[in-house]
Amino acid sequence: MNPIRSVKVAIVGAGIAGLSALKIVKQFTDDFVVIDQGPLGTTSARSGCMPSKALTEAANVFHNRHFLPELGISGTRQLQIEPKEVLKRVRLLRDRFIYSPTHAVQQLGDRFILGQASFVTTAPNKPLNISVGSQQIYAEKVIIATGSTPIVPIRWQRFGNRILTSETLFEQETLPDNIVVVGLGRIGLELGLALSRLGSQVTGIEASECIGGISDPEIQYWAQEMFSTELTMYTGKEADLFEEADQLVVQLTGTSTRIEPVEKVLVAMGRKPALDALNLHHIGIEFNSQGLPIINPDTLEACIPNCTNSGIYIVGDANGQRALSHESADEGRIAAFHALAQYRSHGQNNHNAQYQRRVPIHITFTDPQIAYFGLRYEQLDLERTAIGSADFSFQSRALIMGCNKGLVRLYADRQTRCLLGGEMLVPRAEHFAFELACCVHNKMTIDEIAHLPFYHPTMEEGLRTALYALSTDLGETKPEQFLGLQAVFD
Ligand SMILES: Cc1cc2nc3c(=O)[nH]c(=O)nc-3n(C[C@H](O)[C@H](O)[C@H](O)COP(=O)(O)OP(=O)(O)OC[C@H]3O[C@@H](n4cnc5c(N)ncnc54)[C@H](O)[C@@H]3O)c2cc1C
Ligand SMILES: NC(=O)c1ccc[n+]([C@@H]2O[C@H](COP(=O)([O-])OP(=O)(O)OC[C@H]3O[C@@H](n4cnc5c(N)ncnc54)[C@H](O)[C@@H]3O)[C@@H](O)[C@H]2O)c1
Repeated sequence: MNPIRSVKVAIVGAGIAGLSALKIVKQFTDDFVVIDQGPLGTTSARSGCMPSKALTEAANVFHNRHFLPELGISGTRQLQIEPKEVLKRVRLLRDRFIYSPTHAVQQLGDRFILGQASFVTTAPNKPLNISVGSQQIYAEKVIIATGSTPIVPIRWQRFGNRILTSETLFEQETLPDNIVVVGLGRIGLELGLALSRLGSQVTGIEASECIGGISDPEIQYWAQEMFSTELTMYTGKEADLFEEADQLVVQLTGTSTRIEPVEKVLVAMGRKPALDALNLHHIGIEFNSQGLPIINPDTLEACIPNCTNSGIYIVGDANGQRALSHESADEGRIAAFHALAQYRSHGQNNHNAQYQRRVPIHITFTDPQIAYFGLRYEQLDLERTAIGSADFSFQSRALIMGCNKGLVRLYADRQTRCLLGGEMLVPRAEHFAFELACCVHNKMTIDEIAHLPFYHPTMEEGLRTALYALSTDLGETKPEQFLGLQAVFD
């Protein structure tokens, strides 16, 4: 292998963002390299989206045994969970999901380089210089897609394998009898609730007053009420760890509350962009006060002082902005499109929908699920916004299915009556959030949405209840008539 190579594009990181960039780059040129330090297969498939959902699935199916006697199904007391088998299936599925992204990279031949990339100081207007082991790559454009890593306080690392993160949890042979989850954001809440349903005694500690990234105070209240029945929950408290007589102890800082002895701690305190190894200071990339690289939001090109076009694009979790799979994939596409501007034909303009941002959507796979789409509560101008809620405790289809709990809150502009967004904690939120995000994408008014065909009996009828509530908040005295539909059971 030639130790010095020059290419048009180097993609650093073969996760969702890097592979999605690769698809676009390949359309324009063969003159590229992909560099990844391994393991291959993407975080999403290896230790993120997919294994977490596989664990959650087993937990929720097992949990449903509590509902079966109500349906006249007996014998549920004999049902047992086998954590070893659950984890085996999680890993089996994981291996299946990592196959295709791994294969996509391996088939690149010598255009794939296995190793850790870092930048070498480059003179202005010269190709960017990246070193990987003994190789030097000179690239006109670089797409950085190195993902993120879990934040674990350094002083906790001495507790060894008693400290778990999402990177190590799925590698366990069995599940702990008791576990403390530090951080009840998306990862902590999804995994903490799953572990509780799989038989572990779970204590969750959250530094802020909010769990699951929910910003609507009513949904937040319901979430804490509901989930605290499944795990012992402390909010507004930070955790500290220490050892006493070989036992791990967790203390809530500023209080005398101790949890002991603790078998394992799942650290879910957030993730930070994996940029340290890249030596970005060698090329002068600017960082903001939160330590995140400053990038052009439209092109995702990194900013370097006194340099109009750095030629470096930072995408996916690596830029610390929208750490989600579909956003990472979009960012890979957008960056590659702009990086290769000089090779594009005139027909491919910047307005191609493929290279635009989508309506924001987020789903947390708890039970019930948490979701938000469009504008979130914390982003609203409350003076100009109407809010409509629907309580799913009495939603007819949800009652039949034994999952009648939760709340939907929808937000609409008072002047235009357009749906702006919403937050929810309801069964099937993964579907509702998508359906309603489509309405926001199409700039639909609540009247237009109410005229869509709501089938009976479906849970979507619960959304119609929230639309009625919205129109009441907008001052209509007979919302059913105004919206042209008559609810029968909801
Ligand atoms: C437990 C968990 C659950 C999640 N659930 C969801 C979910 O349900 N839905 C959702 O949308 N998102 C979810 N996410 C987030 C989602 O997984 C990430 O946003 C997404 O995987 C990020 O993709 P990426 O391409 O940016 O990074 P990655 O897939 O992490 O890819 C980065 C690649 O860069 C390589 N790399 C790093 N540094 C270097 C270097 N210096 N040199 C060479 N190579 C390097 C790594 O080896 C890796 O292959 C979850 C995340 C976690 C952790
Ligand atoms: N379903 C999904 O789409 C999904 C699921 C999991 C993760 N993700 C993605 O992964 C990213 C990372 O998830 P995450 O849950 O690690 O981050 P997060 O930012 O969602 O949550 C981290 C939580 O830890 C808390 N925390 C920080 N320090 C603490 C301390 N000392 N003691 C107690 N609590 C502390 C924070 O207040 C925060 O609520 C998310 O931003 C999300 O984009 C998505």
